[in-house]
Amino acid sequence: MNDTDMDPFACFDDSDDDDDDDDDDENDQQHEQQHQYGSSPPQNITKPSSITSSRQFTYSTENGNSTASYSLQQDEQSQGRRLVDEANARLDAATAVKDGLLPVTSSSFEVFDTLTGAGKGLRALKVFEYGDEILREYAAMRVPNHQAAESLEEAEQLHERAVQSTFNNLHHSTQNAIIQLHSCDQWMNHDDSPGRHASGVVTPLGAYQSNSYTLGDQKCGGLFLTTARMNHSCRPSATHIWRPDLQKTVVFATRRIEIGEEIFTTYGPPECLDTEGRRDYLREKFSFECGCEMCEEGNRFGGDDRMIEINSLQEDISMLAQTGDPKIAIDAVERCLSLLKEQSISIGAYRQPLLHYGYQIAMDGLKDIDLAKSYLSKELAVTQQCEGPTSPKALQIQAMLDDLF
Ligand SMILES: C[S@@+](CC[C@H](N)C(=O)[O-])C[C@H]1O[C@@H](n2cnc3c(N)ncnc32)[C@H](O)[C@@H]1O
Repeated sequence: MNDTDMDPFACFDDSDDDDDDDDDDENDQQHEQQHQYGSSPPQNITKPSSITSSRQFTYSTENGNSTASYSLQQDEQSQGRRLVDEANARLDAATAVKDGLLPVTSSSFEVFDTLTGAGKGLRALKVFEYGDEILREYAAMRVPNHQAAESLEEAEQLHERAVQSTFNNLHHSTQNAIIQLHSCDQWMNHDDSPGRHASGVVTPLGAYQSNSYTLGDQKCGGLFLTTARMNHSCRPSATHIWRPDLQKTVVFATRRIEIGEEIFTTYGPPECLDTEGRRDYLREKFSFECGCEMCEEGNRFGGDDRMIEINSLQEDISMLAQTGDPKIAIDAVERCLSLLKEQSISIGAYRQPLLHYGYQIAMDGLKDIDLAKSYLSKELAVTQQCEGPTSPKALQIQAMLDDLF
């Protein structure tokens, strides 16, 4: 993979997003998840042979307190003091790590070993309703996507160097968490050349290439340690979005998710394809054979026929919306929406454009303000559910809707 196709999720990113907006104004405190900074004792402290007293110290983070404790032998006061100093220095380093780089933990979901051959995944520990926020997290690593280079080879080298140097600057606990991630086989080190890890070891580049995704305006890629654990489904139960206003990626449920159910997002493709087309896309782009429920179903319940019809209607709608008969265009929008529903696909990236076409056709072609309002209201609801009620796009649609009243 090269830096243009390393992104499992890029196809559903909003390229209008402005990546530079730093304003984290949402109520993180109200959000129930916590960022843990390693609640186990500092790694390098050697335990005294006989333990006679114990101490505990606490360090604070923006999101809560994490506690680390260890024991000291009373007759080894000076050694103990040195150990305390060392431990505190390490904890300072840990708190110096930008807030939230380590995996997000929560009582609402967990990382688990799937039994489907897809490695680890994320599963729900509580019921999520459509539109519920599941998690939000900062990028553990952010790396520029584009660098000036004279050849593809040079671009790849520059990218590898950028990934490695970003990785080198991270706190060791974040580095450890990155190296635990899945890596596509092609990014595992199988050669023994100098400076390389032994065969089969996940490298920073491998972890980054296999798990990162584009942030908004495509200039930068980001690796999110918990979001990275979400497997793909062509009929996903969740969606993730980079929120430049929060500088976080946020995951929302796109339907009700039961306790114990795996939480799936989608890596693409951006258009509706039949099973073979989707599997080809995922194999070529992300090197895995999709084993999701919808691919396993194939055309058993007419899924492939539906997907092919949706695809051709989507193409028709964009043409009909410009110059065609608005009545035929609006019928095509409705047919498409109902096929998506029949196929149980609630992917916002498919539904939003259709609803927006509906709004445009109703406004410009049919001159029916009430119908236009109804499409725009539905687009607003989908946007709020897939991006959050205060997402820039949701606010923009809300403003358009206000103008219609
Ligand atoms: C971003 S990682 C997802 C988390 C990963 N399963 C893990 O163990 O950390 C993407 C990888 O998960 C696996 N995977 C994700 N969705 C899959 C699916 N629908 N079918 C088969 N494998 C899948 C593939 O190996 C893919 O390269």
